[in-house]
Amino acid sequence: MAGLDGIEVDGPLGDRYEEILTPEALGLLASLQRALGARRTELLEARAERQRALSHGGTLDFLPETANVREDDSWRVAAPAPGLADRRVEITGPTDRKMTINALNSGAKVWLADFEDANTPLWDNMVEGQLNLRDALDRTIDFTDDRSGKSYALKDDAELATIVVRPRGWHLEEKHLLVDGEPMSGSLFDFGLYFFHCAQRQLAKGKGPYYYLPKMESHLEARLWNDAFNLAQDALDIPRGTIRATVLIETIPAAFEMEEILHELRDHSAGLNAGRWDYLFSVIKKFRDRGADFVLPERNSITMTAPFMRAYTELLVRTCHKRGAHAIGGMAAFIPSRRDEEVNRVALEKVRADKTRESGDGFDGSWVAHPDLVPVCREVFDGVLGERPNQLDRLRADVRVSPADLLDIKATPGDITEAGLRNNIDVALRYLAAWLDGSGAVAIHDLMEDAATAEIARSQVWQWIHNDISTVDDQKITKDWVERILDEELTKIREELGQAYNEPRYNQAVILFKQVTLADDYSEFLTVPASVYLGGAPQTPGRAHGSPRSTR
Ligand SMILES: CC(=O)SCCNC(=O)CCNC(=O)[C@H](O)C(C)(C)COP(=O)(O)OP(=O)(O)OC[C@H]1O[C@@H](n2cnc3c(N)ncnc32)[C@H](O)[C@@H]1OP(=O)(O)O
Ligand SMILES: O=CC(=O)O
Ligand SMILES: [Mg+2]
Repeated sequence: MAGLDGIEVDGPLGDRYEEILTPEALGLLASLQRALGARRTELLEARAERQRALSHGGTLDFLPETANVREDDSWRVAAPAPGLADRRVEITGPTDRKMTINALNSGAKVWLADFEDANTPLWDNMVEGQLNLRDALDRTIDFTDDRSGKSYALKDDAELATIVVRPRGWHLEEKHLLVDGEPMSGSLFDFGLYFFHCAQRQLAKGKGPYYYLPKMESHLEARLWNDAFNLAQDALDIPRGTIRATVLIETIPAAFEMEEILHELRDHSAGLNAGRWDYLFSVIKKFRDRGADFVLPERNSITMTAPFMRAYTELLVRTCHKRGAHAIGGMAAFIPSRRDEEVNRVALEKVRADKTRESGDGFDGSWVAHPDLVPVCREVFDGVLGERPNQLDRLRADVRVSPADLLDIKATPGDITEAGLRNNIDVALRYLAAWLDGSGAVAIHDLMEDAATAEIARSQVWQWIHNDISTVDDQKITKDWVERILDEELTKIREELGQAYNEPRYNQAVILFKQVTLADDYSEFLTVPASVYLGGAPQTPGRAHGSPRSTR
């Protein structure tokens, strides 16, 4: 393992950080970055190249060069690993101390411990999240809420959810850890630290180091992950094939490479997940400058029964089950309330309907955002699975999905209204202010909002402005009109929040909002320009899609 030469921690060292940032752990991170960092940059450049082709009228299709992988019926992914055979309910959420305990105790089979959509990548969030995961495995985690006086402790191990960690996507860097003078990949930082500290701990408990892999756009990106797994397993003398990873199919290019992605990761694969929110974001992003035929209705009116969403989710189940892999459903955004009975009733009803559709379609389990949704998801999947851990035997050979079905954006029912435009602006502002303040997942108007849902909100505004789109009552969506609404919505938020209005955060949110909706150059990811406000050196925006950078 490499020494500490060329490795520099460029962030403050809080309480106990040295327990995570040990020389040996940093050595593993540097090995990963040195071996794989250049390929990561090349793959981000390949994303940019594909975008250029799409922007110039190109399309997406199943790849001719990998037809042999799709046509070969003989291969299967690895058998489910311990703790991952039955995944009927998975809870997702950030890795702060209280939520770590609450999620593990929630009764869900799996906890997706999130360093991604539900997380602001503040240095403290990243390192303390790793500490919390390690403390949870050591059972040394506890928490007392200073305000309520409530104390939190883990239940018995047998009752706890299996931990599956979601590292950041390939586009993000960890600017606080420099390897040979360059910020390292955020994905490899999150993956490597959890692997270094927790792989053996998980194995000692009869489980293993498990991951969710976000925002991939090609099977070559999956190959890069597979190489990271092999490198890390070899470095720690852990047998290859011990790691398991579930890939989120949450970009439209990845929907055309699902079999190839499973194939690349087959010895480490734990299936695919239908990440519906980033998928919608990706559809908007990839076809953002292709005119009205590629414009979706307003965010809150798009449902999972839209033809292109059904095509994608049905193909996902079929692809997974053909290869012996789990198909995991996504997240309904409705959040229950312990204070408002009606909000709670609606949330439970909506989530029940969502999980009923997914379990009926053949998914083996699904996601919930909140502990109070665990029982309804479990009940619905119990009804379909009974005593069986999954329904991998439901092959869905009846499903036939063509490229045209995956791209049938035009057939999506719904409108664009002034209310929809206002909602996108209001939610983007509130979310940005929360994210900048360190909370990557928040409830806004009784819906779960995170990085993926906020990306949809701001990308729709960008797309509508830049494609001369009008509302149903013929009001053209212009920069001027968006700026006027922005001022009006901000005033409403200020009045509503009163003392709680965080002036500096909202000022930053407004600057960012304008940057990612009004500027003619579309920002590939909201979180890249936003990271400028998180302290440390900014990530060079071009790096989010692979452009070379001159200086750090
Ligand atoms: C597109 C995607 O990627 S989806 C996946 C990413 N998004 C997420 O993971 C969202 C996860 N969910 C959340 O973060 C939260 O549920 C929110 C922000 C939406 C709502 O949180 P709150 O407003 O705090 O909800 P609420 O007040 O009802 O919480 C009640 C209790 O449940 C806990 N809780 C709520 N959600 C979670 C969760 N996901 N994990 C663990 N505990 C949770 C709260 O901490 C609180 O605990 P307490 O009673 O001990 O204080
Ligand atoms: O990560 C999940 C999504 O829906 O996005
Ligand atoms: Mg996502």
